[in-house]
Amino acid sequence: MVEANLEYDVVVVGAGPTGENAAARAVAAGLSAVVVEAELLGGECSFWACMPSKALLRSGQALAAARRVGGAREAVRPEQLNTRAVLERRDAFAEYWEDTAQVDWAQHAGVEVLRGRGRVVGERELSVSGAEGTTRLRARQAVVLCAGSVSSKPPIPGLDEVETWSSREGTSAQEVPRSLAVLGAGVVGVELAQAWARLGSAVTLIDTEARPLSGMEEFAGDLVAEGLRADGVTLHMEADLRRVSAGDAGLVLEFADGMTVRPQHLMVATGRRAATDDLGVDTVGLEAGKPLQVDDHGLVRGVPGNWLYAAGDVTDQTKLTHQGKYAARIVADVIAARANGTEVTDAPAWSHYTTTANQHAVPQVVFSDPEVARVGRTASQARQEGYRVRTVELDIQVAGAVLHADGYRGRAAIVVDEDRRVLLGAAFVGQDVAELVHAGTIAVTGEVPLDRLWHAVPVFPTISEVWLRLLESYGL
Ligand SMILES: Cc1cc2nc3c(=O)[nH]c(=O)nc-3n(C[C@H](O)[C@H](O)[C@H](O)COP(=O)(O)OP(=O)(O)OC[C@H]3O[C@@H](n4cnc5c(N)ncnc54)[C@H](O)[C@@H]3O)c2cc1C
Ligand SMILES: NC(=O)c1ccc[n+]([C@@H]2O[C@H](COP(=O)([O-])OP(=O)(O)OC[C@H]3O[C@@H](n4cnc5c(N)ncnc54)[C@H](O)[C@@H]3O)[C@@H](O)[C@H]2O)c1
Repeated sequence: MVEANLEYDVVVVGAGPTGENAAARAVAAGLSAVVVEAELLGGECSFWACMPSKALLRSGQALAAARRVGGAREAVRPEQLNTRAVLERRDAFAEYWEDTAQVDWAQHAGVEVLRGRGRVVGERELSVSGAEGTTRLRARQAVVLCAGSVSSKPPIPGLDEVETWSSREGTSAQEVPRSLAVLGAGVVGVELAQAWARLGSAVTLIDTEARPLSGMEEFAGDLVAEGLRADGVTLHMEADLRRVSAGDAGLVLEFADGMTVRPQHLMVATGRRAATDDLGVDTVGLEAGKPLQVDDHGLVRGVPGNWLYAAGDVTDQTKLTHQGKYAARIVADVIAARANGTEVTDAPAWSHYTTTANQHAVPQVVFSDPEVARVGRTASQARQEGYRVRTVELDIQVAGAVLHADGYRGRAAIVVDEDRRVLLGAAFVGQDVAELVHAGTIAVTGEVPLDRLWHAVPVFPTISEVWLRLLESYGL
């Protein structure tokens, strides 16, 4: 049992994937560390985001994959998902919303756990209010804020007055809604629209943009839209939702073009914002409610003294579990180095003390069907940043793909920095392309020259042969 007025080398606020990793790595480096958690150890990712959403999607993907292969197709009887079994499998992956296993893990890793809501109250000082009162914590070396993010709602008339789903309900619902409107066709909206549609819900996916996944390559949005429509999802793009109100058996959504949608539930998936409203950052001169700006070492900008760090969704960096964990590892290494008297301020890009990949080589997979797997910059991002780029884009039509699924449809692209002849980005869309992206991540991170990449021979007959086609089309 942790008692009042305690001192640790490192105090971590938030035990999502990011906070857990920061604390465990600090302990592995010989420091003492405590994680403060207001809800469940494992955070959003384990209980209401990555894990349950992927579990909801996976059974439908397996079924669709079997249907696309002659011989297997005929063996799939009945052709519908078993809803109860899918939801039970999801419940198991969400650990029945209990964090016992994560608490055991923390204890084995030597990380202390303190339940309660942590707030910064001054330099290296925190207060934690929990069920058993208030605890004051002091960090000898550093405080790491890993408080994550919360879903945000756009200012649409009526939206605050009705009951809506966020991704929490969208990942944990125990019944399939008769009908579901999903506001926002970003990653959350696309994945959960498809998951619930495949479980039998009548889904309408709504976005202000022209296609889903608007920040990604256009062909990604187009192919994903095709996949969603094939599953019966109604897409309402370039939509202007003017008003939301309660109806007889659900909600009424009124659009500027005169369209009305009456879903049983509405899930708002229009983005997430850093959870800094109630974190006490204003006590050290920062603005509450804003993402924490961090430098390449994870140090929070604007706070002197090299003691306040942040990583993950609470920062101004990419909101992805793997990137948050990466930043956490680096933050812990920086804190351990500074504790040992090693200064890291001048550590170069790609050093152990620098989160360089967060700027140059972020991989992401949208676990829809088709999947989108991409890394690094899109062509337009690269151009905006001043690179002289050339892109190659083609359909995935290799032996490995057509063996994988009858009538395989997919597309791939690379973005080449013409001055250095290295990859700035790569993107793949199609069934089962998720595992292709790590090759791209290695090529982008390693800045592997195209002339050397030419010697990385893809196995025949795998989908990876698309790499060869891309390089040939580039002119090698
Ligand atoms: C539906 C959905 C699906 C997703 N799928 C993926 C995916 O497949 N892959 C992927 O990479 N990313 C995915 N993401 C994004 C991913 O969930 C986040 O990037 C990740 O959870 C961030 O980890 P984190 O540790 O920074 O924050 P979180 O996981 O949000 O954890 C923060 C923790 O801090 C705690 N906390 C907050 N404030 C305090 C406080 N004051 N005191 C104590 N504790 C506090 C919270 O209770 C929480 O447990 C998904 C997101 C959503 C919404
Ligand atoms: N597989 C994954 O990697 C994964 C899965 C889910 C979430 N995530 C992460 O979670 C974060 C949040 O995802 P998200 O999908 O909520 O946010 P997002 O920013 O990716 O997408 C939000 C979408 O909502 C739309 N939108 C905004 N206002 C709107 C309005 N008034 N009406 C209609 N549409 C509107 C935007 O155009 C956009 O398409 C992302 O940063 C993502 O990286 C990752």
